[in-house]
Amino acid sequence: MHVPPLERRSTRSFDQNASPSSAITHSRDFSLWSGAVCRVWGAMADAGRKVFSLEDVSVHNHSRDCWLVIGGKVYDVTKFLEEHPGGDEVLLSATGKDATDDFEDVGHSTSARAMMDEYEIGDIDPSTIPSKPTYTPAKQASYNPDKSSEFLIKILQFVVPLAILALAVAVRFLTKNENVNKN
Ligand code: HEM
Repeated sequence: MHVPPLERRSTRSFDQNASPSSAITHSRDFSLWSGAVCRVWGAMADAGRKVFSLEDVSVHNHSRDCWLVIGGKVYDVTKFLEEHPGGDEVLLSATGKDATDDFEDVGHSTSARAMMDEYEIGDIDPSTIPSKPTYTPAKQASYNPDKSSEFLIKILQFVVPLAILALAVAVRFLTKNENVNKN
């Protein structure tokens, strides 16, 4: 049986007049819009965030006012000092610097990391953090100009065992002679 085109279209559940290509265009438009909205929202959120220099953060370094820099973010942990399972001393000693390594070295749990959001107050300006000193291993000397000590060691390696051997033979020889004389 021939089905008229209008009837066939009426079975669609979504946008009766839409062709498949227009549906794709709509979904692409939607994703473009939602992406743009997210970007604007993110930019607004970023604009509201405070950026501190390390100098700003460093003054908050005592038990009544304690800020930490961890993973590029600044945390006011004053209220957490007494609750911190690792103790307050360790947190106070991590002030005035980038405490990321100290924090990571402890191997904090995921629940500890989740708690951090509560204390976050802004971002650190990375340009104010002094760069870490890089370790460059000392180059090995390619030759030893003072060969005399090396030569002496080699000689001693031979002489000392030989001297011990000679001593052992001499002792053995002497004790043997003594026994022969006694008999
Ligand atoms: C906002 C920042 C911090 C939060 C929320 C936090 C939270 C916690 C929590 C919940 C624990 C219990 C163990 C765990 O669940 O991992 C813990 C332990 C500990 N934390 Fe922190 N911590 C922070 C920063 C730091 C920093 C900067 C240091 C080091 C300088 C540190 C040193 C320690 C130590 C030594 C322990 C004890 C580990 C043990 O006994 O096994 N914490 N911390």
